[in-house]
Amino acid sequence: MLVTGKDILVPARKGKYAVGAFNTNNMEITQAIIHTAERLRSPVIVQMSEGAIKYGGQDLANIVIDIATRATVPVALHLDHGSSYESALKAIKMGFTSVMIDASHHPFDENVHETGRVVEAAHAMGISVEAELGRLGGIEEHIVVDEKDAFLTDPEEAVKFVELTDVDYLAIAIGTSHGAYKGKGRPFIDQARIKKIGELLSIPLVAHGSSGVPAEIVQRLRDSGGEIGDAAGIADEDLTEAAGYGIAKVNVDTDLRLASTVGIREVLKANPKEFDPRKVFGPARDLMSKIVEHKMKVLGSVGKA
Ligand SMILES: O=C(COP(=O)(O)O)NO
Ligand SMILES: [Ca+2]
Ligand code: NA
Ligand SMILES: [Zn+2]
Repeated sequence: MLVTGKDILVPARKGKYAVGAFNTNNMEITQAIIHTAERLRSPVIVQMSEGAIKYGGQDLANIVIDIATRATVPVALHLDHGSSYESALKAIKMGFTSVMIDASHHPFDENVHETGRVVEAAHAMGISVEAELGRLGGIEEHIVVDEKDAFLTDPEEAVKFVELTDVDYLAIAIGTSHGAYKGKGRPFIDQARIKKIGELLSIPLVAHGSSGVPAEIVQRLRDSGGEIGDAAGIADEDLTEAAGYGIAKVNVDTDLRLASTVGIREVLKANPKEFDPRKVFGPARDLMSKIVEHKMKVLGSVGKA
């Protein structure tokens, strides 16, 4: 069933487990996400970035909404990294049940103002809101945040931010970053900081940049003709620990991008004569389903629906 983000994340925070928020850009990715959630009896969030909306528009949103509505587990459709009040409202008009307003690259007061506006409008329409405080490294869709500008979330400031905005869930900067290159080896996740913020705030917390970038998938990408540098992601055990401290929503995009590309490359490499799209996109869907399954087990959301 199609529900709001809050319907999924408040129980997750209470139950000390996290729920995967997986980015989609087409039907197969959406099916891999939602059908795996049904099979594992797990709630799930399907999210679309502004880039995905540009790519698939209302067509793609409708595919997600239709599959989510018929699903036998709770599913929310979430706007990932909404960059403005207008973008958030447009998503709500498209049928999204949760929206992020990401004004974290602005000074505190401006972030509060922007977020407060979206919360007021979204709540008037029964839609949940995510905001962000602190800056992740890596590429944030439309903003390149380089290391020196990245800063981790201050716990006291987070309390003030939530009081001033009434936001439903808060993305915090705790060492993760977007993309396939999250640092040399195992990125440092500031568990003490998560714990502190989780003790001060009872609302669900959000971890962006949480793809694991599994070495096996990276190798299979290279073996099937892909090129990628020394990629690294977030360790499974770091996500499991963070869920215990209050992280309730975990964003995953890169892992699905890698898996879909590996699925397609391996088929084309092994079968040069193949040109049936179902034979090309089908294996990609299967590999993505495996990634979604693994993540749900790591986050502890299996059987929670
Ligand atoms: O935070 C993310 C995705 O992060 P990854 O690049 O680690 O999948 N989307 O908002
Ligand atoms: Ca941001
Ligand atoms: Na988001
Ligand atoms: Zn993100």
